[in-house]
Amino acid sequence: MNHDRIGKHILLIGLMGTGKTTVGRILAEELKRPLTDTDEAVERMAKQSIPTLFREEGEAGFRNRETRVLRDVLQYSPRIVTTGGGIVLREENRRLMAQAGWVAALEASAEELYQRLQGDQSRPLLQGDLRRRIVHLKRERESLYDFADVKLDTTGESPQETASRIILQWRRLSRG
Ligand SMILES: Nc1ncnc2c1ncn2[C@@H]1O[C@H](COP(=O)(O)OP(=O)(O)O)[C@@H](O)[C@H]1O
Ligand SMILES: O=C(O)C1=C[C@@H](OP(=O)(O)O)[C@@H](O)[C@H](O)C1
Ligand SMILES: [Mg+2]
Repeated sequence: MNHDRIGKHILLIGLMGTGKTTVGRILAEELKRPLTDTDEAVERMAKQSIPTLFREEGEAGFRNRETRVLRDVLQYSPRIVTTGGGIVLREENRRLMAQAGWVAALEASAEELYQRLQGDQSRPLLQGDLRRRIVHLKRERESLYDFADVKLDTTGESPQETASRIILQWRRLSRG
């Protein structure tokens, strides 16, 4: 493990519904660190919701904004950074994150993701047959999360349990 990373950001990556945003809020509170969710930052800067951005600028427009926000946030003081599931699609983003801190990838079974995301209207890339979309995205993207320093399967866990496990791993590393 590269100990240069310990004093830097803690980043959460993973497919939609793995719990990045929810777990990140708990981490920020418990570790007393500032929090940035890249999706929320994009929405704030654009003054538009993600579904509206996808409709008006397409996925490409959203991805450009996402990279800009990521670059900016990594310049700030060490914080918790929670990301959108597709941030790993760009090699540039993966490189930026790997250099900027300690990266934890959250995972969950397809069935669990289905249960968590049922009825969700805020994620444009999940519209249509939800089960098929999840299976497709899992297959297409799974290997892009491999650069993470740790992977945590959150299936059957509560957000609090996942956050506690992350903190445990983080503290173990901090002690060297
Ligand atoms: N172990 C868990 N960790 C995180 N979220 C969970 C967990 N179990 C259930 N959830 C629920 O899953 C949903 C999606 O979580 P969210 O944080 O928005 O995911 P992401 O940001 O990765 O897309 C939320 O309703 C959250 O409460
Ligand atoms: O996986 C993706 O491509 C996306 C994930 C979403 O974030 P969450 O992973 O927080 O749901 C959001 O960035 C956008 O809808 C696109
Ligand atoms: Mg999120």
